[in-house]
Amino acid sequence: MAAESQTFTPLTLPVLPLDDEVVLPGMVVPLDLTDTEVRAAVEAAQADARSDSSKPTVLLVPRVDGHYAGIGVLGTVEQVGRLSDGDPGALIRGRGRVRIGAGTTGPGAALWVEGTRIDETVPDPLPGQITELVKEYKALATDWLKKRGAWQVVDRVQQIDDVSQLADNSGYSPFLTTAQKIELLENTDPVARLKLATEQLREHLAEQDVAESIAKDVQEGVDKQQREFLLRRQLEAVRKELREINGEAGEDESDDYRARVEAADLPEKVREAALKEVEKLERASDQSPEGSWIRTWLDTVLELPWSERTDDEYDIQGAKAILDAEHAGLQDVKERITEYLAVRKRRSDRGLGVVGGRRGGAVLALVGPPGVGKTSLGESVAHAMGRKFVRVALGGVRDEAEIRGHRRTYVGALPGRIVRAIKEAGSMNPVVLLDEIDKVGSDFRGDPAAALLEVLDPAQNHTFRDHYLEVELDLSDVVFLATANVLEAIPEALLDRMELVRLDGYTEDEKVVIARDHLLPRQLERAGLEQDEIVLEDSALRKLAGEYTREAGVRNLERSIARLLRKVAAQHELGDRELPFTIGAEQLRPLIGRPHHVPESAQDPAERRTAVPGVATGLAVTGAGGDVLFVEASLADPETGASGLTLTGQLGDVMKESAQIALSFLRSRGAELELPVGDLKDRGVHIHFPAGAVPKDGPSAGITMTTALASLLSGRQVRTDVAMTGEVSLTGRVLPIGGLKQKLLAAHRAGITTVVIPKRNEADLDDVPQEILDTLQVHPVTDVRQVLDLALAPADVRVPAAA
Ligand SMILES: Nc1ncnc2c1ncn2[C@@H]1O[C@H](COP(=O)(O)OP(=O)(O)OP(=O)(O)O)[C@@H](O)[C@H]1O
Repeated sequence: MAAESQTFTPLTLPVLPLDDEVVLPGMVVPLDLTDTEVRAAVEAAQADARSDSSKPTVLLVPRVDGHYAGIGVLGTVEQVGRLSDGDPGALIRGRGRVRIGAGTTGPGAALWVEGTRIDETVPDPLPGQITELVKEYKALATDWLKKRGAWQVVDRVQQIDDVSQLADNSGYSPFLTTAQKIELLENTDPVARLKLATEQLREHLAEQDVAESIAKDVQEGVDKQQREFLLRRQLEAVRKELREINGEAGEDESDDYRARVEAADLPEKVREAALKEVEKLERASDQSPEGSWIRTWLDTVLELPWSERTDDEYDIQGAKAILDAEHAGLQDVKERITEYLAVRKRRSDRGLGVVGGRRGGAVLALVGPPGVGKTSLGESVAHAMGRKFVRVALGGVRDEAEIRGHRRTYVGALPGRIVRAIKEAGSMNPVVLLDEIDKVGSDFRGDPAAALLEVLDPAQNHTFRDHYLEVELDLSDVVFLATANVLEAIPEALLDRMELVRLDGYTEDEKVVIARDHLLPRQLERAGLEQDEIVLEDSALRKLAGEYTREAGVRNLERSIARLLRKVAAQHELGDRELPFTIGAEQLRPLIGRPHHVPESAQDPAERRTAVPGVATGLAVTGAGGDVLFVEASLADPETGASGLTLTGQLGDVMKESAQIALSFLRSRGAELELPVGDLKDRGVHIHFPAGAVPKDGPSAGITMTTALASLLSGRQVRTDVAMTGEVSLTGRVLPIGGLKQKLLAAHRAGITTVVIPKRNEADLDDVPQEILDTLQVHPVTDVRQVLDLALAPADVRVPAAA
């Protein structure tokens, strides 16, 4: 490269205006000759060139908004021909900077100007600074070009050593604006120009970096999803291989779960929670315990009938017909249930909430002894409403988690019984029977009753949260029913939410009807017998109910029938019995042996419990319904026996106090009754209730204990056919008791004919079936004196005591 400065002769050149374009020295550009100004300039140059046989030369001048730049570039027309689009064009090479002078004239239609070449030499050798600048520019340019994959251009740039040329090479940069290029053009100092080009390039690269990193961020988001998708596919493939190696067939589970969750009709929140678990599952290995927990949880969630709902059949007539068809008797109970359904229907028709609840009405609680049909009535309610039925057994539940589930962190965690019930029902609006709600207890594991309260509370139960499930479950459409044997054992708070329906037990007549119409047909079918192959006469049914079983309900009766039918079926199979066969009362004994319960009155008088003075017959209500119970009293030997009052037979506190009262009454008032009360002062008294294993409580045995003691003191027997119930006060008044109907039913079962009851319970007799009242002499009394008059046999009546 020439180092010395040159002097140039003035030039006269046709101007070729460039709109929105800049050509720098060293660049070769094609120009379109259809543009009149371009064509005029080129033609003028050609005309001029012919005169001196040199290459046609033009002056390339950028023009912005009609204004020309002060410096142009000398361009030689290298070739004239066709452009790639077929239009006529000229290839022009930029040669060097020309300072534009005054306008002048020349051939053709072009504008002619005078100009002077500008000296662009640089010192040689280059000072160190400039060498550095060259290196830097080349590095940046290379960087940029490589990014664009322009490898050939990289080589070219690397080969340029001329500072001026290197700077002008920037003219090709597509990222420079026209103004920036004009700046390069007008900068006549090559070093300054290279600096400018370097800066422009650096700036662009920095901008590009930012843009790239933004683009990268965006891309990364997309990539992550794609990557995850690909990884998942790979994982799936690996799992499949593994399963094939292990000989396990089947679809990929986790994939299956995702599809199942997506396909299931879940509430939005539940779906979100489930998808989260699916993601965890996808990450967990097949064998990990976590994986198996998640699968169990997902199964539970997917099996719940989130959007299943049965349509209510609110035809009250039909409902009543179903209740009647499925249960004999129980008129008042069925009436109560019908009322309950009718109110529910009316409120639901009017879009109203419920008394104490949103939709359903209070919880109906069926209270009564075992086997009276509480559970099967619950089932009938479900039938009548056209809903699914599930039973939740609560007997013995002491752990809150039984109701509300275990937290999932527990090994072997399970959802609670309520969630399991909904799953079993397969609909969100079943009838759920909470069986034996009186048998829930509480201990250190929390209070199940409190959890039940939440389940039953209409203000809370639409967002019931099971610890295991962790997502909310709407229980507001569930109809809850409850059963209990003993009213008193139901936790108070629960009792508050319940509407009680009592089932006290059946009379013998009712049992015969139930057995004939319901139990027998069912048992015949179970024994594989045709309905007419065995006929059980009413007399046989009555004997079964009265002497083979003694219960408030019909459970044992049903068992006895089953036993009887099995016997006959077996005999028939062995060829010992022709069918059809009719069973009367007298056939029972040969088939199923002797009866277990003989009424006291049917016993040998000497073997009757009350054959000795000091034994009285009371009436009580236990978890099994009404029952007769005997009270025995004895006096200790004044010399050797214990003193004071001894009580045995698992008595509760109330009953113990009741015994104290009986004793105190006799001590203070006994003399008025002509009883030898002196014995009570000197000798210890023992009162025992046989069947010592059964816990007993309550004040209603007060008059029975008094009678037993009076019998003992007077030596008069208590009449065998008399039973009694009533609380006694210190002054000898007879106070009212509960469970009269059950007690009278029990008295009737036991063959008692005379019953002494508190006068204030007289109104309860309305509940007692007439057929029972017909067999009993009921004496309402107000005072113990009346009791003793009725119960104690005359002094001269003596049954010899059993040996
Ligand atoms: N009135 C009735 N009519 C027809 N069948 C009855 C009647 N009462 C009871 N049963 C039948 O007696 C059997 C026992 O009744 P169920 O099991 O419903 O008693 P429960 O009162 O629920 O006893 P538990 O308190 O022990 O659960 C059932 O098969 C039931 O169908």
